[in-house]
Amino acid sequence: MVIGTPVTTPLSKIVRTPSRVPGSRRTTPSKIREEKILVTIRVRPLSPKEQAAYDLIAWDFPDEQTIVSKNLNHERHTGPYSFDYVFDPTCSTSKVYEQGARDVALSALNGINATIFAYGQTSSGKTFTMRGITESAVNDIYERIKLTTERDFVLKFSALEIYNETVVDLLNRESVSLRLLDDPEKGVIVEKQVEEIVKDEEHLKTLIGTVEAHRQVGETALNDKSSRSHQIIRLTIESSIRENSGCVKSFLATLNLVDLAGSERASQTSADGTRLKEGSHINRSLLTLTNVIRKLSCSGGKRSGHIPYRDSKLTRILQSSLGGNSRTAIICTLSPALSHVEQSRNTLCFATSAKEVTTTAQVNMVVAEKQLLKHLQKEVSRLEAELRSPDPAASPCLRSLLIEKERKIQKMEEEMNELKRQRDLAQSQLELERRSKKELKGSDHHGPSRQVVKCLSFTPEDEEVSGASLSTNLGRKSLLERQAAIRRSTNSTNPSMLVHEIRKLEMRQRQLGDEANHALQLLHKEFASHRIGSQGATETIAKLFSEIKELQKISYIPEQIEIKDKASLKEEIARLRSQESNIASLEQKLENVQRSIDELVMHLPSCHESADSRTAPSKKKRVLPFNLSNTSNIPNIIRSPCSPMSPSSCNIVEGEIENRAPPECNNVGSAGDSFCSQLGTPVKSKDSNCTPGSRQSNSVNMKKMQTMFKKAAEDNIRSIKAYVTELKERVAKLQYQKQLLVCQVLELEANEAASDEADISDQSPLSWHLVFEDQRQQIIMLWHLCHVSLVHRTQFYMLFKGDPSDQIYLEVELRRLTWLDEHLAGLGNASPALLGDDAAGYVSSSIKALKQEREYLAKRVSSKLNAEEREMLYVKWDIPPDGKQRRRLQLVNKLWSDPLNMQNVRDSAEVVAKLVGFCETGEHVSKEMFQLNFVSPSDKKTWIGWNLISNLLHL
Ligand SMILES: Nc1ncnc2c1ncn2[C@@H]1O[C@H](COP(=O)(O)OP(=O)(O)OP(=O)(O)O)[C@@H](O)[C@H]1O
Repeated sequence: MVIGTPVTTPLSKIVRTPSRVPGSRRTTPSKIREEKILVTIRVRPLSPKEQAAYDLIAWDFPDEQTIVSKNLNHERHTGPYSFDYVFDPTCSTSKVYEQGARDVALSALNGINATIFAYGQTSSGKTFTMRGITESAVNDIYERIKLTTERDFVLKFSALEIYNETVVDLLNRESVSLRLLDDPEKGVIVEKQVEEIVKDEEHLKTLIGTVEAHRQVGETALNDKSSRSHQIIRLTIESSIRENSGCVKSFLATLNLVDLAGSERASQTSADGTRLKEGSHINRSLLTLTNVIRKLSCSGGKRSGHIPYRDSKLTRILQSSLGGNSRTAIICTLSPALSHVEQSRNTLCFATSAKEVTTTAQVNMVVAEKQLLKHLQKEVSRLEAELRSPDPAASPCLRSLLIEKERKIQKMEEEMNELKRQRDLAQSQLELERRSKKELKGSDHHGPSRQVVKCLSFTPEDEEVSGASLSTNLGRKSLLERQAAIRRSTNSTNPSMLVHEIRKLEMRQRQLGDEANHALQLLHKEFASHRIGSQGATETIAKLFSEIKELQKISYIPEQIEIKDKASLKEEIARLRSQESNIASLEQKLENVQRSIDELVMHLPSCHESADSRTAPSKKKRVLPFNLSNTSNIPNIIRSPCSPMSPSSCNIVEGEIENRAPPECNNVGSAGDSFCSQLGTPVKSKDSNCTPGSRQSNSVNMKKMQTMFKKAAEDNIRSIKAYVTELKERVAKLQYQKQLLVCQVLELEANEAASDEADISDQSPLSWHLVFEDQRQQIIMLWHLCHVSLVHRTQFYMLFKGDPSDQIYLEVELRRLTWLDEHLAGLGNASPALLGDDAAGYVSSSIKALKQEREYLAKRVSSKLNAEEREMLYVKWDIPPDGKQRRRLQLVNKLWSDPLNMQNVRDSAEVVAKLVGFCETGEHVSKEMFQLNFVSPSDKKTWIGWNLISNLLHL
């Protein structure tokens, strides 16, 4: 029964990547395939010692998959055991390799991790077998590498041994004990293990020889050269498609070749001291391995329950090989001797468990970032060079395509001429025929010879030839032959047949003409499909460039703006505003261009190459073809006059813009120019330098053209976008400058007003006084309308009495009150967002605050004024004696109640000043407080209205 069937699925279907290597990134695994461990049994011949001891062979091999114990000495019968293969003592190691290891070993070349190990009691032939397997695998691998010319391979070699539960680097004997680390990505890794890049097959064999020599070997009773450690040779194989292919994916896998130390019985090995200690370590780790295998086999491939990988270093290191991402082959070696039958039974039990263990092999496909980057850089520079180069040979595909088409057209024209000539000839022959017929005067006419008829008839094959393609060589040949035949048969022809044939010839001529026209149309179409799309975009971009140029002119602004006068400043501001709209329209135009480019791109047939180059270069920081910080470089947005956008670009370059491209590019009629025109129209250029060898298939040419068009368009769009971004930044700066200018204008206005007024006051105190009276009158009225605090009114009124230095205070107060009055008037319609909740309630709160202030002042009437003073005031203010409180309130309510009555104003200020305790000299108040702060912080309650005003004024 065959159980551990090797994976035979094509690698492309297996899929990928569990482990990760530095400098590479993984692709997503799409499929994981499970397979059982390949388990084979190898029985060595009886050793000389065993033979000498007349030991017997205890096993039979009924077939290639079965082993069964012989019923010798009536011992317990064992078996039969079935495995993938059972190799009897006569089998060579190469057969063991072919059947039991080859497939697994070579998996590593295709990105699948592989492990081959030998398990068995001491002296059973593990090392003997593994040496042979390793040698065969190395030969096979290199043979395969030689045959796989399309891929590049990199092999790395490392080796370790686990001796007395210590991990030792066999490539670096100085390392004492290496630590095992758990890596979330890579699984268990050996810290600081040396890995050497293999130069060639010989180097690899040398390395293997070196580690064999370094391995711990000792003599035991059963084996002169008994391996005292588990040895793991690891070959890491990375392969990628050769550089030029553009493929950046690599296979990455490891091949582990494991030669375990053998289980041994101290009684049999007669071990003591060091050997005994070694033996116990070996046995313990092998026991763990057995447990792991048993548990894995019991779980039926499902990794449920605890698997004691961590119980030994061997099982930790082999973890992925025993139940993870690996194809695994175990060769269990047996001594055939009857004396070792129990040990052999144990080995067969182990093998039986092992064949139930399932691993999950995957193809490890990695994308090497370095390789990817290198490839992309190469591709980018190639495309850039292709776009920039003025050398006609830089675009061989396009030119060869054009030349080929031209040649075909020429050929068809020649054929048409030839046909015309033939027709004329046939007509003249017909004429001759008629004349000779007349001469015969009605004598018997002879029909055309069969030969002529045959020659003038179009066979179906001819029709096929003529209609099948643009190449009409064969059709033309047959016509020439017919023409010759006509000439040969001039003596006896049937005129009606000739006429018929001439008609046919004419029809064919027309057909060829149509074909020629069709070919021309196709050619035009082919280019037009690109030209129209790209030209449209190009023209749009060119238009955009000229607009940018215009904008550049108008958006010029000096670093320092010179302020000459108010008018020039205002002009400056207006100009800045107009630039804003220019920028907005430029952005809009850019969007349009982007759309048309996108449309162009959409209409191009898909092309992997272009798709790759489209996505990939995004990683690469592209150097813009102009310096954003320097507006003088704007014209260099256009990359090259020879780019595929060039019909328009060339014009711009020629007409307006000095290009940074090499000077020969700008030469009218140069190769680059010719290239431009070839792209624009399918002209019959005679000066093409294209070599015949540079011709490629049309589809490739078209792809290249598409890639070039698209790339050039994208580059230009990118450049424009970057430039517009820069313009936006500049506009933002200009906005800032504009704000500054506005401030300066205001300041200028204020200064002008101040100087005017100063002039007035200087020159005419009377005029200032009139202005003062007028402003004060306005202020008083506004206080009244805005329900401003009485104390504030009083303070202000008493402080500013018409001194020229009061002018600014009056100005500010008037502006604030005017603003407030205007906003309060429109309060009902004002949006809450503008005024806020506080502002919305301002009127009512101001009225309320004013009422509270009057109550406060009323209270102070008793405390601040004596009875006599109060009585005088009541009389003066016409307050009837109705009661104390009412009279006080009545008095206070009359204060500041009539803004038009200056007497009332004066008297009110006098009374409030008395009540709050300040005098006209401004004892408790300074003028400065009226400049910005109307509120005394210590008296917030009283000044609540002005707090609100202040807040409103700051909105
Ligand atoms: N198939 C075989 N044909 C001929 N000789 C063999 C074969 N297998 C093993 N031998 C011989 O048997 C002896 C023991 O083999 P080997 O050292 O490979 O055993 P081992 O299992 O590695 O032992 P240990 O576990 O002690 O290292 C060696 O002398 C080897 O040459």
